[in-house]
Formats: sequence, structure tokens, C-alpha cells
Amino acid sequence: MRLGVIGDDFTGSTDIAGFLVANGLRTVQLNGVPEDALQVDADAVVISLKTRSCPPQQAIDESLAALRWLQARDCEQFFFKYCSTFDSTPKGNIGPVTDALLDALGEDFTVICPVLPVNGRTIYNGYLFVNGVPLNESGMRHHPVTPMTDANIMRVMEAQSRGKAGNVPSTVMDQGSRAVRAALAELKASGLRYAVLDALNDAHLAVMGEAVADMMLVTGGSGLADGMARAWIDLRGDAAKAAEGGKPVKGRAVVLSGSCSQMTNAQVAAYRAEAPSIAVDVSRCMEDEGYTAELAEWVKAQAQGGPAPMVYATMPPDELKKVQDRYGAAESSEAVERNFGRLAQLLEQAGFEQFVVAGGETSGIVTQSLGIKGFAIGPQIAPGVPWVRAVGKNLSLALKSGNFGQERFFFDAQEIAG
Ligand SMILES: Nc1ncnc2c1ncn2[C@@H]1O[C@H](COP(=O)(O)OP(=O)(O)OP(=O)(O)O)[C@@H](O)[C@H]1O
Ligand SMILES: O=C(O)[C@@H](O)C(=O)CO
Repeated sequence: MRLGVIGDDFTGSTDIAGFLVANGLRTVQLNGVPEDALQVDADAVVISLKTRSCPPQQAIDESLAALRWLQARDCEQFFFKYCSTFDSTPKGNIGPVTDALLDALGEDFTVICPVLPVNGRTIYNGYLFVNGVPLNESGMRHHPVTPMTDANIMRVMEAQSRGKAGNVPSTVMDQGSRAVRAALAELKASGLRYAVLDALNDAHLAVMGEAVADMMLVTGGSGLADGMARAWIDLRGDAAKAAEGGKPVKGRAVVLSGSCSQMTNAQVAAYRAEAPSIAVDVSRCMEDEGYTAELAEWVKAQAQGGPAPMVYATMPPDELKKVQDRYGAAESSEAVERNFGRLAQLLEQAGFEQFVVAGGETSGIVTQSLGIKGFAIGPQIAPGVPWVRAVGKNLSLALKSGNFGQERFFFDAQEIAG
């Protein structure tokens, strides 16, 4: 197998898997470390974990277990996928997991590359930008769990890891992969452990993809994977054929939105204007046992062949703050997640087959509640958001990272499903 990917969350994993498939690689995504006996026939396997904000030791243990499973399948190269906004804290988990993977592989050097230019995540002189704004000035500075207050990725990485970081600037990227290889060798020889790679555009992705072809472990966002896959001329196949196994099943659809990101707020507003929708009542999620069943009945009644009904907890930051002040941030978000998990189960029992879900945590809980062990990856709805089809179940899902997709994403998903 060419590539084994360890992803630190659900939607981030479908993001990278979608790019591999879009390059014609046969790709399978497995949710959690699978049983030893499982055999997979694919060019790439993505193991999705939920290790972005758990205690660092747990993230290390689970990532190493994933690595061992992938090693046993003779993967030629390993990719640690984290968020293109480098979601982490001075405790981790990107640094500690990268160090543990390097140690386990007997390596002492890797690249750090949280980029995805098509979605506005670029690096210049080691500084990460989100749609042209430095990371620390973007919405990420207010993230409840991993607030990002420094755009300098060398500094952020050094604060949570064991080694020192250098930069391969965009001027070197412009010179091509030989120059990048030489710059990497120089950084390594000078005792650095991590190289933060600049990327401003798709051409830079192709250059870095070629330059890291022989590196045992690489780390970053799906832009790097896109560049790597472009360099694998021998493996690249027909993208439509690679996406065949993940083609959405036909059936009744529902939209479940549990993300409060800026983009999801815009997507929910656009969808509400034209489709049946209902807002989640957080207090009833917390106190009323029968509430989820009531929501399920509403969804069933609204599924009349037009746009799919939407249940949304999405709210703008000021309203969310009021809810969190009143009920507690952890308590309210757990209650909302429980509600979406149970709702998905009730709707599956009622025969719903397409689930369009917004938010990484929300996608995680929905997938787990539906008992899904893995996905075949299908066609992309938007960069980084493919339709995926559950292994062993007649269910299709579109799992959207909070800030991904255009305003009409929920419509786009249904259009592509046909
Ligand atoms: N109205 C609400 N009140 C309280 N908590 C909420 C509400 N709406 C959503 N939440 C919680 O906020 C969290 C949103 O996280 P989620 O990962 O699903 O979205 P995101 O952070 O925007 O997405 P991503 O991680 O892909 O960027 C979930 O735990 C969800 O339950
Ligand atoms: O890299 C990204 O931005 C996404 O795949 C993601 O991980 C968001 O949670």
C-alpha cells in the first residue's frame, strides 16, 4: 500500500481521503484503529481518530496503534493529517504525536505543512494565513478548545514538541523540487527536526509533493496530500472510477448541522430560506427525554421529496455564548451532540439513507451512533468534502468540516447525490 494516513478527526480524515480519490487513488477510510484481521485492498488507507483535543498521552497511544496497524499492511509512507488551521495548544497534540511517530519509525526529521490553498489556507515565510488573514487574526483566535494566537508555525510547533523548526520559503518552492530537497537536507543537517513548508498555490503543492516522495513520515493538511498524489504517476487512475464505491445511495435525506462556525451559519441561513428547517432547543436537549423522538417525527413528516429537512443547533457566536453561560459550554455541547447521535439512530431506523452533517465533532458522534466502521470515499461536493458510503450499511454521508463548502453547500450535496 502506498500511503497510510492517521487523521486526528473525522471530517479532517474525509477531507484528505477525498483529495486522494480525486487524484484517482483507491482509498478506504476506517473509523478508529480496526481489528488486526481486517484486510483492505486499496492504494491508501485513512484511519480517522478523535485525537485533536483529547489528553496528549491518549492521542499518542491511539496514533501509535494506528501506525502499527498500517505498518502491518506494508505501507510505504505515512501521513499524520491535522487541521489546516493547525488546531492545537502548547500541550499538543500535533507536536507530541509527531514526535512519537518519528520515534516509532526511527526517523528524526519531517515536514510540517498545514496548507490547503483552494480553501484559503496558505503559508508564507512560515506564517499561516486563512483567506489572506494571519491565523491569529482569523476566527481561530476565538476557538473554544484550541484558540490559535500565533501564526508563526515554527514557534507554535516548537512550543509543543521536542525539536527545533526551520522554514522552506516560497522562493525556494518557486525553484522546483530539487531546490526544495536541497533545502530540506540543509535544515536536517543543521540539527533541525521539523521543516515548515511554504505554499501559496497549487504549483507549490506539486513541487513539495515531489520533494517529500522519499520521506517516511510527513505531516500536514490535505493540500500536501494533493501534491503528493499528483506526483504518483504510476498510481494515478481515473478519479470517477476511484470514487465509484463511494457514490451516494439513493434515498431519503436529512441535514444535521451542529457546527457554529461562520461558514456554517451562512450555509444554514441560505438553506433555511428555501427548505424545511427546525432549530434545536438546547434546554430541551438537556432536560426532556422525549425531545429527540419529537424531532425525528418532525423530520419524517417534512421529508416529502423536496429539499431535505434540516435540524440545526447552529447559532451565531453571541447567541452561543449566552447558551454556554446559562448551561455550561461542555454540558450544552454534550447535550447537543447526544441529541444528534440519537436523532441519527432514529432516522436510520425510519429508513433515512443520506445524512448531510456539518461539524467535525457532530460528524464524529453521528458516525459513531450509526455504528459505522468505515467508508468508501465518493465524489467531492466541495474541496475537502466528499460523499462517503458506509461499509456494510446502505447509508451515505456528507461530513463537512465547520468552515468548508460554499454558501449553498447543503443544496450542492443533494444535487450531486441526484
Ligand atoms: N446551540 C448550541 N449550543 C451549545 N453547543 C452547541 C450548539 N450548537 C453546536 N454546539 C456544539 O458545538 C460543537 C461544534 O463542534 P463541531 O466540531 O461539530 O463543529 P466545528 O467546530 O464548527 O467543526 P470543525 O471541527 O470541523 O471545524 C459541538 O460539540 C456541538 O454539539
Ligand atoms: O484541514 C482542515 O482544515 C480540515 O480537514 C479539518 O481538519 C477541519 O477540522
